[in-house]
Amino acid sequence: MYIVQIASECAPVIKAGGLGDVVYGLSRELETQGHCVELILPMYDCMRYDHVWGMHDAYRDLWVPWSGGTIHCSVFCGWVHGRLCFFIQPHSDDNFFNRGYYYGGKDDAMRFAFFSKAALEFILKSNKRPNIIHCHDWQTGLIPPMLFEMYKWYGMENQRICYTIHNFKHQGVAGAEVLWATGLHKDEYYYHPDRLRDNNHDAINFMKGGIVYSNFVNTVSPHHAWEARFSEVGCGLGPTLDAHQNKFSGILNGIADDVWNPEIDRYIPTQYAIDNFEGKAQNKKALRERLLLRDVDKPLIAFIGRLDAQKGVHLVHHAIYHALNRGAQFVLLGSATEPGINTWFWHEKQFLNDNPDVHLELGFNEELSHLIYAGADIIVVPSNYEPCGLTQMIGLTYGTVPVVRGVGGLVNTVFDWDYDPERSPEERNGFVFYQTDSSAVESALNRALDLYYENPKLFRQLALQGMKQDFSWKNSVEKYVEVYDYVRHR
Ligand SMILES: Nc1ncnc2c1ncn2[C@@H]1O[C@H](COP(=O)(O)OP(=O)(O)O[C@H]2O[C@H](CO)[C@@H](O)[C@H](O)[C@H]2O)[C@@H](O)[C@H]1O
Repeated sequence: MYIVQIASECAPVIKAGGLGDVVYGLSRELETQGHCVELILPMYDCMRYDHVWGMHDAYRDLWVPWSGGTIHCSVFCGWVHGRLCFFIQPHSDDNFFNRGYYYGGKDDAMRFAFFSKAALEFILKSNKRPNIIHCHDWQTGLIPPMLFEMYKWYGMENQRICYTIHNFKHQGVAGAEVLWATGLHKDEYYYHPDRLRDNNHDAINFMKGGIVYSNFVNTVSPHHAWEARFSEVGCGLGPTLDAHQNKFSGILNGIADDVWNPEIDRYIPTQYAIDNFEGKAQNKKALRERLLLRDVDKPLIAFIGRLDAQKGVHLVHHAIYHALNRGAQFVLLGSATEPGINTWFWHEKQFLNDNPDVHLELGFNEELSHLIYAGADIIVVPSNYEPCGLTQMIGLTYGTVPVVRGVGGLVNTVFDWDYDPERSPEERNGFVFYQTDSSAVESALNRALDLYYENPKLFRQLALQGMKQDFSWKNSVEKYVEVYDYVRHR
């Protein structure tokens, strides 16, 4: 099959979080299974150009209809660790992608509506006719409406769309001016509640458009698919998912085994595997050296992730102090976009600065994240909601025991050592808590730390059980291929 992925991220060249990992890992495995995959991405000034090989002009004069005129774009092409990527670079005073950031502009809705339009225009003009266009998250939510209301009539009647939702929190809510800019001109038609009208506001909703118009929609774990329909984590889109339930499902993410693999990871000083697990201790030592933590016989707990409400920041904060109280060390790697949370964690960092058992690294650092996964004993993921969650899966792959809140994809991947009702003891891999108060995370951390202190052999066995589990993309890609096959023939 010929598949074009359109997204706002692809790791490692453009990565703000898990979306980038998934777009890369999914594309790679699809290719491994024999499919032809191309990616279309924005050309940001701040992307990691050092991860693109062979960048060259692919389409010099792409004129994209926009706001009643046209915007001139160049399209560049290069390989990102083997994946063929097309980067769209607009030349206009709007300066859509030359701002030193991926997200966070007041005009993000316009920026990504433009990207979506330009991606379709590029497919049309360069005569690409993929079987499947796979779009991701709100940034590309207008592609399905534009394909089926406009581009279908220009010669793209055979293309089918799969739309994957990685996070319901950000939906792309905007006013009619975006419709007008893209050429979706009939306001009253698109503002209809059965089409793009937001379920709560007098506005259009990109993600709703993606759901309504795509041939198939999924989110990134089976449990979150249920939550999104039946609980508040659907952020208002539950009724829309209900109306389209016949084409909606949850497909669990994988992790790319050429990137997240302690046997070949070039960012860690000592590679290791199940049969030479001792190597992990060398990485713990290296991590301590790098972050100036004291080298003593203590468990090391880590958190890696965006510092925002989704990730349960108050519980992360509590976990730091609880770890210290219990004689453990703590390493945090995270960045906050919200100013209040950012200031809060900078204060904490200063406050804890001289403590030799804790390090807060505030910022984005891909290389360091690998060393933390390899060096830590425990990874804590106390999310408020979590569509899938990659950090627990990466942790498991690196023999780092997850302590997680039982929500979303965490339910599908972490099985409690003491209480899992369905799995045999050999299949269990971590610790799960459910409530959002601090005593809940404390008690799960206590169970993990007690096992570490009182029965190190069993703790090691638990870590090895996690490493044995297969989180590669192979199984999930088979499910995506089933979806692609299904929609192709409709
Ligand atoms: N400061 C930092 N420095 C270096 N690396 C950092 C970092 N902060 C995070 N990362 C990395 O970014 C990725 C984050 O993965 P998550 O599953 O937490 O994704 P996120 O919540 O962004 O995305 C959404 O999409 C993904 C993919 O579908 C879902 O798993 C998830 O539930 C959903 O919220 C991991 O690879 C992690 O190592």
